[in-house]
Amino acid sequence: MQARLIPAILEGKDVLLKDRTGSGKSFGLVLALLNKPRLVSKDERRQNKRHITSLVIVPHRELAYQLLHWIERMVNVGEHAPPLSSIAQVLVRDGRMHLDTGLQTLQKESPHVLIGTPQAIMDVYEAHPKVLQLDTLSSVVVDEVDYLIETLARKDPGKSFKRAIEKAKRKLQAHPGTTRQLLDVIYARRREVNARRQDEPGLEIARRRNGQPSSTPMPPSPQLVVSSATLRTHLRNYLYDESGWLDKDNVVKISGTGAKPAEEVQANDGTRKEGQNASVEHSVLLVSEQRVRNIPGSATGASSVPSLGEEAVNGETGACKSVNEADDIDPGLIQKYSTTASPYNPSMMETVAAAFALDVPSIALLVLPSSAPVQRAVWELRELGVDAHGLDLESSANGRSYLASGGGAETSRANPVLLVSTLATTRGLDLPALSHVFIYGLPEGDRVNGKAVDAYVHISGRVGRFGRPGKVVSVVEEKESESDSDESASGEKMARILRAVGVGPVQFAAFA
Ligand SMILES: Nc1ncnc2c1ncn2[C@@H]1O[C@H](COP(=O)(O)OP(=O)(O)OP(=O)(O)O)[C@@H](O)[C@H]1O
Repeated sequence: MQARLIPAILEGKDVLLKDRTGSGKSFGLVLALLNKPRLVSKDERRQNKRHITSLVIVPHRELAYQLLHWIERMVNVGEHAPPLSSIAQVLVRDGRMHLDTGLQTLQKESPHVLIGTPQAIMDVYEAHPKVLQLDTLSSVVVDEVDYLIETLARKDPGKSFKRAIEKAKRKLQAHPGTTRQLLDVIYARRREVNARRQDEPGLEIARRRNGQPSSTPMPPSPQLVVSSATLRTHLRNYLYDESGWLDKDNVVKISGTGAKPAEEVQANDGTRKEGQNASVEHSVLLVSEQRVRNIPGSATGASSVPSLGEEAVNGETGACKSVNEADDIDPGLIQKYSTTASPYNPSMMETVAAAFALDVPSIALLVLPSSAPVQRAVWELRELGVDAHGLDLESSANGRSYLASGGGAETSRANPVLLVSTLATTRGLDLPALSHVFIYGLPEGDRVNGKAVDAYVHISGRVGRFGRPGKVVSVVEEKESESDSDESASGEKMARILRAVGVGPVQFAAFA
């Protein structure tokens, strides 16, 4: 995939990229962008002024910092490394680093690659439109595009759904989302030309078929590259036919080569689904007040934890602070947590803590629902004896080491670490030392639909990256009134999600 992606980007093509989680899409994008020429006019060279070449839009700050750290490591390989800020910068908005810091650095120096979250980029654009140099950009990349641009499935809706779909459409029109708004600004001229060309659809199709140039030429504008492991047809159709952002004469669609890992997962129904990593085990634990059990129909798994290799994470063991030394929860919050009701189901939290203690050799990730309070979960898990930390790749002392750890993880760490994130901050993350991902609850709330399946694909895709092994353990609530055949039972919903992804559940041995 990278062998096709990198040349396409260097040739200035628009690209629609889809391949499995962990196949190297983001890494390939970064490699290609770093290798793009940095254009400067003669006048600007005299003033030693350079342009921003590429703008990369990502869904959350952790992914922005991950890409920055990758670039930092690559740039530092040379003996005379240029300052990182001249190569890459990050624009994100959060409590810790106010946007102003990023803005000031950007005003001082233009990076080759600017990586940011949509809202931070929009804020800068609104306050200082010139700083982003949108007129001279050479590339715009939208990573995890289906998370950033919402589109509605265009399937023929049954009557009962019709009103709901109309309502969703109106909502989307009223709130198109920041990424759409940004792309509408960047590609305003392309949109005009595409709209004019669309006035003569028959002629346009014939022209393209014959490879003839259009009488309404495309204005110079940056190439657009969009990428995700889950690029559904309705989004592709939207991008291609409705958005007006693409230069249709110059688009390449790249999807995985179909090259599969050594083995493949055989789903319960005997079908083999392409692209599933066989060395990843998927388990579902049903938790009620009385018991914890594996989802019915789970196959017997390998008895031991998949070994990730012999290499140590940066040669460190037990590098994280111990539970008692934990210093990153505000005492005021601890006071509040100990006196208010928890939003979490205690049996589910205990199950996560027990499964973690029994099976995780070094580092695992717990993914909570999008708006769940992370710090509260960290505190509750620490109360259960787990060395839990909110995922923070930039400010926390250990954050970077999780990114930097090489392809293998240690066999065991004296004090295993559980990183806690939410669905909103998990996409695209690449922490090579992870052996387990725990998912708290159904991936997208109570509904099983395309969005829930895609969410599962992305969460579970934090392990099994680049062919490595791993375990994905979903912990869901089982109500007393539910039976195994109950369609609305959480277990049955998880089973449907696994079937849609094309994997069969495997027993989590500790609860078998
Ligand atoms: N050419 C390569 N050679 C060796 N390792 C690579 C190569 N490309 C990517 N990797 C490694 O593979 C892992 C996954 O890469 P990356 O995060 O780019 O995948 P992705 O396809 O973007 O995943 P996701 O869909 O989850 O965002 C990373 O650890 C990366 O360093």
